Amino acid sequence: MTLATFDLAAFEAAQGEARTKAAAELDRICRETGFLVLTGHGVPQDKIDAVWDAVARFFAQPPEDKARVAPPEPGAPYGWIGPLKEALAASKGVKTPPDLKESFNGGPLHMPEDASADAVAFCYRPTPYPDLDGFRTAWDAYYAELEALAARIMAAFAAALNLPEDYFDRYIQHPISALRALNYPATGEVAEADQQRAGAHTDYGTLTILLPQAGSSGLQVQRDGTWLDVAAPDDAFVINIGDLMARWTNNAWVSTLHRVVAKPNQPPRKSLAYFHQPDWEAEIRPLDGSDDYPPVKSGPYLMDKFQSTGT
Ligand SMILES: O=C(O)CCC(=O)C(=O)O
Ligand SMILES: [Fe+2]
Repeated sequence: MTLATFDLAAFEAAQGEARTKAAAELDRICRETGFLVLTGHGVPQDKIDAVWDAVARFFAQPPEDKARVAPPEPGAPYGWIGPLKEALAASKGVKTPPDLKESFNGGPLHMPEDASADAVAFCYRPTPYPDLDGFRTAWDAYYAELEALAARIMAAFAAALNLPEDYFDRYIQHPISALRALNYPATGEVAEADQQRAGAHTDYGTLTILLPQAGSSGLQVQRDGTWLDVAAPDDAFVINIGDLMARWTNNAWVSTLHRVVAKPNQPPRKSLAYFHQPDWEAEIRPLDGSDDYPPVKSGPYLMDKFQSTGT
């Protein structure tokens, strides 16, 4: 399927009626598919190139070198999570063989001084950076760019929801977003039934900024029970709504089921996924004032979801 495109820079430059129209179009996309292609993002190409180079060098290492930056204990969120260690479908209560991917994960670049003990014990754990030339610089630079981009998207989301454009600011002073580099090794002759590169899931947070490797395939979204291929766009990100945003909008916006499908004899594939998540303490309750969902605290909500997928 071809995803709708939203030009963020054009929206930000638009005034009056044109701005209202662009916001309404964004609202329509978020209601219908919850997935879009984002252009006009402004993330410099040299920072994107540098992080791709860094993660390619990381994944090319032998497993024993990658294991030096494995999470210090099961359930800790950051570092190298090797192949067959996670089954994303488990977050939906579906039991499948583990996902074929490996990942490297990093957390927030700064910790607020008043971070609570439970936040420190989960999302503010230090990222165990690999000891590779320039890795940390490239990783952190990309993370910082995407944190700023996510705040711009949240302002556009506020406009789309007919809220003041700074509405979400108070919830994202210290977002606890995670950046995940994914590597899907080449697949073999036969695929095990129900085993995917990344099993069917929805994302947990507000929005995900995904950068699939150029020219790669395999990302699929489910529409009316059918899996549809999403191509990797050129010079653009794929954005999708997560569960917390769906909950915030009382399901007016959709957090769409997606996966990375495994088929026999696929070449390797990489992607970068930035999972945007409001401040640990942020309380999310439906914007329409209904009590259809009880309030949830962003941090513990994320932690529960994350810890449901370990194998
Ligand atoms: O690698 C991809 O293209 C998507 C990965 C994904 O959906 C996820 O990690 O949440
Ligand atoms: Fe996802």
